[in-house]
Amino acid sequence: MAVNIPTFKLSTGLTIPAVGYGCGTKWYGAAKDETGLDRALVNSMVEAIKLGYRHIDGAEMYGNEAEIGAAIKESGVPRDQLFITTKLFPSVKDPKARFVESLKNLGVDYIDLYLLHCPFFDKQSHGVSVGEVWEAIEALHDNGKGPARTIGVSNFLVPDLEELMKTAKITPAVNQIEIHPYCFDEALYKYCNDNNILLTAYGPLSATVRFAGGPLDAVLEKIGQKYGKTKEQVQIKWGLEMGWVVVTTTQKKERMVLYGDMEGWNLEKEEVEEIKKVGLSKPQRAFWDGKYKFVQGEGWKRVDKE
Ligand SMILES: NC(=O)C1=CN([C@@H]2O[C@H](COP(=O)(O)OP(=O)(O)OC[C@H]3O[C@@H](n4cnc5c(N)ncnc54)[C@H](O)[C@@H]3O)[C@@H](O)[C@H]2O)C=CC1
Ligand SMILES: O=CCc1c[nH]c2ccccc12
Repeated sequence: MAVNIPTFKLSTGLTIPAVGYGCGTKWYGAAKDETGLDRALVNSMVEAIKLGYRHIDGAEMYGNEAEIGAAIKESGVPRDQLFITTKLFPSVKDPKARFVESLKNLGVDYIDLYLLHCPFFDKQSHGVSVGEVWEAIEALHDNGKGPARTIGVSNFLVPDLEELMKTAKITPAVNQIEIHPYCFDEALYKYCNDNNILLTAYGPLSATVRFAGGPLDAVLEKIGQKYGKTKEQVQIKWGLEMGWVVVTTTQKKERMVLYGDMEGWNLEKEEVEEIKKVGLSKPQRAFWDGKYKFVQGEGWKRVDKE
């Protein structure tokens, strides 16, 4: 294998590869060819799987579950060696029907990790509550016997998790949220650690690919030079050392190789802390515009709930 990717354990006992191949952002809404597929994505995913990536991060919302299905088949790698995540579009009244549709699109009979994509809906405005949707997702998990092998959430802050836990029978095993050094939520980190919820970082390279020119550039460059790694590799490694899974997106083979080169080197504890400290000096996030804001002295808050 060209890549070396560590694995983490989920509260369900399943093993999750700690670097995942993302099918959102650059692939979201891309054009389809005459066969109805985004061929560039299928080819890219097959390349990633052949290099050794085993964790694919998809979502109903990205409109490309069929591409994931095609890539699984074309890769020739057995289904049970892959870890497939997909996400339920948030405010739907019949999650089971949507789940069955996702299985069909993906051409699989179970999902390793099924996430509720976001908490930005409620009974009053959308006719269904987060608690009701979560109950339907719990039924798909069926205490580990169902086709949703692990269930979790995405884009939940601490108050969202606390609200969910008032009615939930099952604690989400995962919370996938934007995390990079400029978007670090200490309270969420603590809550998830205390409750055995594994964090997954999306947008992990944002410090350099979206917010270049900030105070982290020099720090990441310095640390990267010490280990002979790029600033982006250092960001992924930082996430892994903080203890969260990282999902990243790329079409370029050389970047797939770099971002999967995650064994045999480690950051010093002081370097992990330095990245965190410098990142915290300039809080900013890239996704879900208008949903969150940073309040000095308090941290990240939902804006849409005010
Ligand atoms: N649950 C959610 O609400 C969300 C989930 N996601 C998931 O997370 C995955 C990863 O998120 P991203 O923000 O795409 O991750 P990311 O932070 O790794 O950014 C990837 C982007 O940076 C570019 N890039 C990578 N290396 C670069 C380099 N060396 N120089 C310049 N540009 C570079 C890539 O071409 C790509 O456009 C998505 O594909 C999706 O699966 C993403 C956003 C929201
Ligand atoms: O899962 C990701 C949802 C999302 C939120 N903002 C954007 C922007 C571009 C692609 C995907 C997303």
